[in-house]
Amino acid sequence: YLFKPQWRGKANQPSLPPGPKPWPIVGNLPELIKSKKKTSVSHWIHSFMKEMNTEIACIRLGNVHVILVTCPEISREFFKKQDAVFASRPLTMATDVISKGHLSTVFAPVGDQWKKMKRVMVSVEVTITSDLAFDGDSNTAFFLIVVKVREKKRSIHGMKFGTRFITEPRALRGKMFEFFKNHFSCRSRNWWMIFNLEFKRITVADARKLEEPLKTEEMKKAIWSCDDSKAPCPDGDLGTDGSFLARLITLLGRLSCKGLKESFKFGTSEGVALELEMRSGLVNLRVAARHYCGNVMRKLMFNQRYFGEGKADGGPGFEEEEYIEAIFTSLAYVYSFSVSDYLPFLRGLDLEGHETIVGEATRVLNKYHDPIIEDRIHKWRDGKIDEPQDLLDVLVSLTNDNGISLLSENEIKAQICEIMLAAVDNPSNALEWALAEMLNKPEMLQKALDELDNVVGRDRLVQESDFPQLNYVKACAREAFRLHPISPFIPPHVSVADTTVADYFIPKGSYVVLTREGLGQNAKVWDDPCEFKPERHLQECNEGKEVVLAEPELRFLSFSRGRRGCPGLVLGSSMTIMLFARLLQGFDWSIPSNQGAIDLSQGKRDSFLAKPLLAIAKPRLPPHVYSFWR
Ligand code: HEM
Repeated sequence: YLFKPQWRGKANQPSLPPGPKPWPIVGNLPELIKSKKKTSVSHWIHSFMKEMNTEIACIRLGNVHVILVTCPEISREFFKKQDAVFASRPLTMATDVISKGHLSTVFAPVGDQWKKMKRVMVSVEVTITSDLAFDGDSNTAFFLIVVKVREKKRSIHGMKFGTRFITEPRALRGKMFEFFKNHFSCRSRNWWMIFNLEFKRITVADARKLEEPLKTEEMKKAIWSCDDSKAPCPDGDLGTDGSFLARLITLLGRLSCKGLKESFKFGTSEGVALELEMRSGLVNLRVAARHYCGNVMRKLMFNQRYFGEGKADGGPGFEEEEYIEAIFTSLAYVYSFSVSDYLPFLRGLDLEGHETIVGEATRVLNKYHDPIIEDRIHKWRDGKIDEPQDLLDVLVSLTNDNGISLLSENEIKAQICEIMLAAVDNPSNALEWALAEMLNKPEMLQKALDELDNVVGRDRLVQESDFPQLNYVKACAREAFRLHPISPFIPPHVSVADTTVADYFIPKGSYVVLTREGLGQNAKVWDDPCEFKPERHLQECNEGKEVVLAEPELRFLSFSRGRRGCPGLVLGSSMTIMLFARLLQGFDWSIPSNQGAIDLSQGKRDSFLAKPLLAIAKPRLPPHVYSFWR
């Protein structure tokens, strides 16, 4: 049974897509193993597809047909026209370990569990936005984070949201409530939650320096633009527009002195690393970007930016380093063509060592997450917390119609682990590659800086409301996603029925893998596909559209689309753009003097720059702008 191919071919049936001839029983596993030893699976796949001059191919691994696609039209046939057929995921050793038996969203096969978790993901938050509130009596200002929580449908698994206002000090709660009532009109189906994540009392004078023309009208626009008209998630269609944890990054960046300082602290517990780096001038952008993303996600999830105390020199401490390393190790092995996933009887023998590596990385992540999660669940049960302070609280406090917790402890743990894995890699990798490319092309760097100076000026920091006008900066980030995707493939989709695509037969149970490299560098779609040319994305903007990082036409792969599309589109975009724009705006970047140019070689076994990007940073804004960072 194990060796029996699922498809044997019938008369008059279209053929399978072309591909290397499979061996009996093991299929193309020998070639796969050889490619892993020599270069990489991605290199082997793209080489034979090039040799065969095909944009769709089929390899057989054990009894599984793996369909590989490098063509946008064919990709759309899979993920748009026949999206429902290809909405499942494979069950692998790594996904099983990481997601505690496929309890979370990305890793769950199609079915009730996936629907439940995806709905939580797209329903929990729609908009996070912010404003200043002034208290005339005490002449103080408060930065507020407002999280708009919306129930997409009253009946979605019985989730209930309430309105909670939290301010500091509590005596001002009523005042804040008035403030919001005056500023925002709420419709009956919307509720507001104000998190106290970033409440900070500062002087009005300082507040005004940070204030931007984001008041009333523009603010309302930003809020309502995410409203019902765009809401996805009618039955059966869990689209991508729903923006899971929207608009986070600006808030963490712009709302408070602490927020600014910590967001840009380059991985320190005390916020001194930036100063150190500025003094020495040399910044390891890989470390900075990865830790920045990690900090943002920890703050959002656990209301704490760091694990551990940090190093004496201000750098990220052992705990933060261990944590980020565990994230990247898990990601490297999660869908890594492990042989035992195709010959399941080998599972347990751990011939490739993957089980040990993934098990250890997951143990590290759980070591940091679990005590916080367990403690929080107890506090909710004991009534010690009754108002959500962060996303963990939101997940813990969701209830069904009977008032019983919607998510089990294991579901919460698995989902949190997954969110942390999903959010750190893409933005940090895009930043590193984009800046590396631009350092070698100073005219591009200058163009981005000119745009930032024109749109934002030098007297304040970039804010999220500037994003619509920063088309060149966004085009650079978008180009990094096209040319330098974090991984060669997207997570496999599994077909739930026999079907035909592009005139080829695709048997039930096939794994469909769109290749990010193949799509992004398809010469039929892109001129000079291997060149970093942000201008290519400005055409749409000349037609009056804004440059965005999403690519629903699948001409390259950023957030994918359809039922399995990324629910973190808005948050992921905001994190990427804000990190990139503020690093560009805040510093003059240059290549270290001992290097003629940045070495743009890609790692042999992964898609990162072969060597972490080191560059010299010099502050380029007036000192008072940076004073908020300290
Ligand atoms: C720049 C940042 C990001 C990029 C480029 C990105 C990209 C992707 C891609 C390519 C997929 C797979 C889509 C498919 O299988 O067709 C995906 C899925 C997913 N992403 Fe993201 N992502 C980003 C950020 C985030 C963030 C911040 C979160 C959560 C907070 C998130 C949560 C998820 C989840 C839960 C899925 C699984 C959806 C499903 O299987 O139903 N992502 N993402």
